[in-house]
Amino acid sequence: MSRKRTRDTTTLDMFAEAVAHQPLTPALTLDVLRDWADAGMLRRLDVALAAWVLEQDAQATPCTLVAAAVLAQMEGRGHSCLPLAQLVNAPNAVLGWEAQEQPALQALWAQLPVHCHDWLGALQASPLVRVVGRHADHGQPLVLAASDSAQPLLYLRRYWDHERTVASHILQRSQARPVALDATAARKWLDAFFPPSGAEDCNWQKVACALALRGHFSVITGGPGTGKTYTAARLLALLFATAPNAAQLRVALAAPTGKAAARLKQSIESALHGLQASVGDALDLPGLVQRVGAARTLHALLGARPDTRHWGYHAGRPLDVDVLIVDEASMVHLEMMSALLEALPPTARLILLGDKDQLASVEAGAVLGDLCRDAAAGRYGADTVDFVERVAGERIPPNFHAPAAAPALAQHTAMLRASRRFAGPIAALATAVNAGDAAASVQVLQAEMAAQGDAARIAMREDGRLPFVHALAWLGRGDAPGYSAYAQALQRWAQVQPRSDLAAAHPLWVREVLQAFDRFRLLCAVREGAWGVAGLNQAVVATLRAQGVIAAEGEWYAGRPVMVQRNDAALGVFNGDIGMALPSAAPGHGLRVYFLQGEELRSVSVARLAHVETAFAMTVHKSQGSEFEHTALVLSAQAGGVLGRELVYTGITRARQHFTLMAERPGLLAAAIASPTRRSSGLLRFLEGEFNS
Ligand SMILES: Nc1ncnc2c1ncn2[C@@H]1O[C@H](COP(=O)(O)OP(=O)(O)OP(=O)(O)O)[C@@H](O)[C@H]1O
Repeated sequence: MSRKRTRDTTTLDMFAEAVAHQPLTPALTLDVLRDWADAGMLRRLDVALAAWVLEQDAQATPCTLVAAAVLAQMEGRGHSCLPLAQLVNAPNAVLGWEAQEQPALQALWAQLPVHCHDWLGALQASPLVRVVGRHADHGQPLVLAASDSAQPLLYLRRYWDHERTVASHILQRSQARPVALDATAARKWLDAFFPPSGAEDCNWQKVACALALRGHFSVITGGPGTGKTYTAARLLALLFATAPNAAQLRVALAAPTGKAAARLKQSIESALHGLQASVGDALDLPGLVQRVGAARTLHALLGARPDTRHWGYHAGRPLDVDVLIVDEASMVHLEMMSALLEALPPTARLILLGDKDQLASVEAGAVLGDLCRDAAAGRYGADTVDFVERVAGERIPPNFHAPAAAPALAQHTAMLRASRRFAGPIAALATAVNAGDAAASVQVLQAEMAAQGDAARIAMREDGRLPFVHALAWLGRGDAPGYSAYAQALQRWAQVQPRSDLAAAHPLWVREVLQAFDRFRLLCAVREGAWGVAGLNQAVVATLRAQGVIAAEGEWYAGRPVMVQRNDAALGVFNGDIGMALPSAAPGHGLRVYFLQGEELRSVSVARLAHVETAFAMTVHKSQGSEFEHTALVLSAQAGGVLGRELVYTGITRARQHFTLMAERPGLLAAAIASPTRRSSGLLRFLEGEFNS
C-alpha cells in the first residue's frame, strides 16, 4: 500500500481499496494504522502502542490492535478510557473524523468483527489485557472493565489506576461518619456570616458551608461571580470558629496555575477582612489570615519533581494541612487529582471550588465535571435536608431532594446559582451557550448590537475578515479596550526613565503597564494559523512594530508579554504565569520579566526564562482562571473538534465588561454551541461501586 504524508481523498480512497481486497491480518492492520498516522488521522504514538501490542502478543487480533491505537488516540484527546461498544458500533462517534476520511474507516470496519462481544473475546484472550474481576493484576498494560449491564471500558493501566485511586478516596471521604459538630455554635456563626437577604428561596452559599462543615470533602461549584470564594472564606472562618484547636489550624490554598492561586489568596484574605465588621472581637480573623499559608500551584504544593511523574508528598509522606482549598478545580486533571488525594491526610478537609461547565484540563480526565454530574439536580437525601435546616436554618426546596436513593457524593456537593458580579448581556450569552441554545445565543448578540451599536457589551463578526480582528486587537471597539492602552502605558517609559526618583517611579510604571495589558486579551481555539495564537501574536507584534511601540527586531523586546510554559520552582515561576519583559530600573541591567502576583511584583532576568511564549494571544485553555475587562474570542475554521460548547462558554466567562466574538466563517459559533464535549470516563461507575477491584 502506498504511503503519502498528506491527507487527500485519493490517498484515503487507496487505503480503502487496499483493505477491501485483502484478508485483514495483524500486519496489514498495522500498515493501515500507519497509513492513517501518515495522513494525520492518528498520532504516531497511537500506532506505536498497537505495534508494541503485536510485538508482545503475537496472537493479537486486528481488532485488538485497532482498539489499542484508538485507546491511545483517546487519551491524547483527554479521555481516560475507550467506550468499546461505541467504537465497534459507531466508530466515527468516537473518532469524529471528517467526511473525506470516512471511506477509509468504513473499509477497515467492514473487515473487523461486527459484534462487540467478539472484540471483547479478542481482548480478553490477550495476556496484555487484565479483565477486571476475572484476572489477577500482573501489571498488564491494558485494563478492560466489562459488565453485563453497561458499556465495556478499555483503559491504559495508568488511567485505570488513577480513576480507582480518585474514586476510592472520594468514596471514603463522602461515606465517612459526619464530623462531630456543635450545631448551636455552627448555627450562630452561619447566621452571622449569612444574614437573611430575601433574594433567593434558599441561600445556597449557606447550604454549601453547612454541608462542608459536616464532612472532610466538599465540592462548591457555580458559574462566574456566584460567590465560590466568598463562600469559601466564610467556610474557613466557620472552621476556625468551631475548631477545638483553632490556634493550630493549618490552612493551605492551591490552584492549578500560579495566577489562579494568587487570586484565590487575595480574594480569601479580602473576604476575611470584610467579615471583621460582622464578627467584631468575637473571632480573631487576623489570626486566621496569618494561618492561611502562601497560595501555591498544585505542582508546588505536592512537591512535583521536574520531568518525572513523582511527587514529594504522597501517602507515605502526607501534606501537613488541616484544611485545603483548591480553586479552579475544573482544570485539575485525573493524574493530579489522584496525586492530591493520595497526599492528603484522611483527617484533612478538602474543599474543591470550580465551575463545572468550564473546559476540562488539556490532560486526560474531567474530574470536577464528573463529580458534579448531580450538582444542578441537587439529589439531597432526607438526612441532608434535615441537617441543613437544623444547622443553617435553610430549607432546601423539594425539587432538589433525591427522589429515591441519595448518592453519597451529592450530599457533599453544592451548586451556587445566583451570580453577584456577572449580569447583563455577557451573563445572558453565557447562559444561552451553556444551555446549548445556539439560536438564543445569536439572538442575544444581535439584540445587544442592534440596541447599543458601538457601545454594545457583546458583539460578533462572523465574516472571516482578518483585518477586523487585527484592528480590534489594536483599537478595541467603543469603550472596550484593545492593546493601544497598553502601548501608551509602555511608551511612558520615555518620561519615567529620566526621573530622579526612578527607583520609586519604576515599580509604579511596571504595574501600570501590566495592568493596562491585562485589560484586553485575544483568546483562540487553536494554536496554529492566522486565526490561531501563532498568527495573531505575529499580527499584534507587526502592528506594534509598525507603530514604533516596540523594537523593530529581536526575540526579546521591552513590552513583550510572555506566558511561562513550564514550572520552575527555583525561579518561582509556574506554567501559565504571565509576565512582561521591561527595562529594569538599574541602568545597563537590560530587560527583566515582571510578574504581578496579587499585590507583589517580582522579576526574573530574561536570560533565565527558557520556556516562554509571547502572550498577546493565548488559547482559551490557558486563559482559565483569568478575567479581562475586554475578551475577544477568535474562532478558526480549522479548529475542528476543538470547537465545543465548553470552549465558547469558558471564553465568554473570561470577559468582565466586554466580549467580542470573531469567527472565520458564519455558523462556527452555532456549530460549537451544538457540540458539547463529552469526555469518556469510568469515574462515576467507580463511585457507584460497579468496579471494585
Ligand atoms: N452573598 C453575597 N453578598 C454580597 N456580595 C457577595 C455575596 N456573594 C458574593 N459576593 C460578591 O460577589 C463577587 C463575586 O464573588 P466571588 O469572587 O466569591 O465569586 P466566584 O464564584 O469565586 O467568582 P469567580 O468566577 O471569579 O471564581 C465578589 O465581589 C463578592 O464579594
